[in-house]
Amino acid sequence: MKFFNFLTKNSAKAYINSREGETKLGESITYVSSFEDLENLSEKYVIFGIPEDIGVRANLGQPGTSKTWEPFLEAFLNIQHNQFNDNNCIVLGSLDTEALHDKATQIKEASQLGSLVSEIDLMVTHLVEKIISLDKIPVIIGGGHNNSYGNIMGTAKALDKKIHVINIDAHTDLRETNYRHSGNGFSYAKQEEYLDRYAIVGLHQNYTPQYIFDLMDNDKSISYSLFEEYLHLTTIDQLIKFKKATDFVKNSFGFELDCDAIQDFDSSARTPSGFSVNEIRSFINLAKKQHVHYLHICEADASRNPLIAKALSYFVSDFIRTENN
Ligand SMILES: N=CN[C@@H](CCC(=O)O)C(=O)O
Repeated sequence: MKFFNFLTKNSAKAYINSREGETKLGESITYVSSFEDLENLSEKYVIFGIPEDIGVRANLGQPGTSKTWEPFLEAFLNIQHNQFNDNNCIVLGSLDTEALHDKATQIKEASQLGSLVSEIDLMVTHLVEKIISLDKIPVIIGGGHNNSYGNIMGTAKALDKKIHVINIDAHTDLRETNYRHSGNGFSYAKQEEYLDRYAIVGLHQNYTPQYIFDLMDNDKSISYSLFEEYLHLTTIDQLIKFKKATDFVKNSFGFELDCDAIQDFDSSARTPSGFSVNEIRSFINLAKKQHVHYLHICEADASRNPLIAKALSYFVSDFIRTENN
């Protein structure tokens, strides 16, 4: 496949600050230079980036999600390799979206970006299908939430069945299927019958149109909890509520985390009211005890504030950490 930029041991060095007597995760993990190389490796998690914001722009959102992969690498590869962080992941690299971004700059009308988003969908689907077929778990750093569609389609194809998904998000992304963008990934996945049960956690009352509430209230395969219901709960009670969502998706699901759900977090639809970084970490630690097909963290813009990439790095390291570490 020519659409991918592999991260090699050599290119990773640019992101790592070496210290004598210490080993950073980026210095100890395995790198590959082809998809075939993945086949012989025992690492469970395969991390890759989707540096694009075409889907967000097509949805009239704030661009910047294309600039998250490299800051993420800087944060993640510098984690200490120690008794808590072992070598159970491969950092694969990122989709090559440069040509698509070049094309996108020529387009003025948001709706005309849909065909480019569909091209990204195919790339994401192919990659996720490949990784899951190798019995590994993709960890995907977005990018816009349009990529939920490729994740779900790729997983469903690999498993040869429609899948359940849990989504921590301020929005449902169940907008109309008029053209592809970041606000309708789940609508397309439902329409194409790749998505079975869908649980949204922490939906914001203020940013969901009535037609979507009506749609959800009439569909038994969709459940949602409002962020407003979590506002005054203790962490334990929040986790109990979150567990009800994982039960709804039969404790076997694709796991979507839209950073629009996190308070004061640079993202395409930044919010002053939302979950804290530590609450998200608790949700991840509960979710990982279930059967998770993939983790997708999206909509963050890590280009301006180093804390954003560091938060993403906490999320990923929590998710991939071996249980008894
Ligand atoms: N993935 C994000 N989707 C949101 C974006 C909201 C916004 O940009 O304000 C949505 O379509 O509702």
